[in-house]
Amino acid sequence: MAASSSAAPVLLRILSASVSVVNRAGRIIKDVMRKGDLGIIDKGIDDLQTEADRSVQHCIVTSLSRQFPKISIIGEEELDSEGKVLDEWIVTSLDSDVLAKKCPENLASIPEEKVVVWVDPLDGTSEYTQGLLDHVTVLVGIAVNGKAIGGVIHQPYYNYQVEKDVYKQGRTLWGMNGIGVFGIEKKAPCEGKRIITTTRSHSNKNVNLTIDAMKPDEVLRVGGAGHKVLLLIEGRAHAYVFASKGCKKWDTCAPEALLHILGGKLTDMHGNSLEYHKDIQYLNSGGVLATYDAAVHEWYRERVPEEVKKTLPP
Ligand SMILES: Nc1ncnc2c1ncn2[C@@H]1O[C@H](COP(=O)(O)O)[C@@H](O)[C@H]1OP(=O)(O)O
Ligand SMILES: [Mg+2]
Ligand SMILES: [Mg+2]
Ligand SMILES: [Mg+2]
Repeated sequence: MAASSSAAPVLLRILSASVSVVNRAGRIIKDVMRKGDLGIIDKGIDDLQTEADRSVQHCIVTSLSRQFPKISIIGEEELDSEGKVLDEWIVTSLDSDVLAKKCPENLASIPEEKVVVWVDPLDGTSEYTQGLLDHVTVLVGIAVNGKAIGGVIHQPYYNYQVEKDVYKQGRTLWGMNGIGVFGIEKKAPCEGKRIITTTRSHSNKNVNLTIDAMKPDEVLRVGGAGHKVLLLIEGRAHAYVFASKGCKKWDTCAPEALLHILGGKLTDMHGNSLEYHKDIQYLNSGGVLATYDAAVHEWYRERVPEEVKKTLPP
């Protein structure tokens, strides 16, 4: 018998609300694409923002802050608070599958004000503007005491090659320490080959130097931090290697939480764990190194060239 929503621990309710709201976010992303005008703003070098990024951030941040006024929510996009937030974007339903789970003792008593939620409303914006739609994910990461302990990854265009009704496409993965991960099946990557996944739209000399040092048989250059971690979980790549300063805590919080629960490992290029306190620097200045299995992480870390590490102060 599922706990009634009010009796459920607040972390479980935040996770449940996050699952509900990302599904609404996915529909906004599809509606903007279908409208045909993406409302692209150029935020800086290789750093675009579309109407979907803006609208989804309003949807997620407003929905969660209405239900959980004491949590800290940090979203990628800097939006003016007067930005129009449509009533139809406000989601206050809770996902019953999540509420049915038992929250582990050590998390059940965490108070709302200790929770930091990291929101990437649309990860893979560059690929979204170029029509590489299955690279797009919506990321909601949940952190307590600086650690990523849970989160949600929504992939609105998942299975778009098979399912032709765009509003039936998509999947949502969610999970929390001590509960597990749902919505995806962990698969081991092929043996006898080394497949590395990395950026498609933010590459540079050091990114490629580092990958070469790891002697891959194949390099998958795709968009999105969330998308690349999905490739690790589904056994399509052995490691995600991004020896650059480009991504931020909202890119890695949810993917790290789910990958760690499934036995993988995500750190910076020095092997340092990432911290997710609300006042931490947003930039992942040490880069991102993630492997499908924690046991192989050291093999990759020790092959990061010294001259590259010097350019990535943790
Ligand atoms: N140089 C950069 N400037 C802005 N965002 C970046 C940069 N590098 C990476 N990112 C963010 O990290 C994600 C992973 O990088 P990549 O897709 O290149 O592998 C990107 O989708 C982008 O997130 P977002 O699309 O949410 O802005
Ligand atoms: Mg961005
Ligand atoms: Mg991102
Ligand atoms: Mg984004």
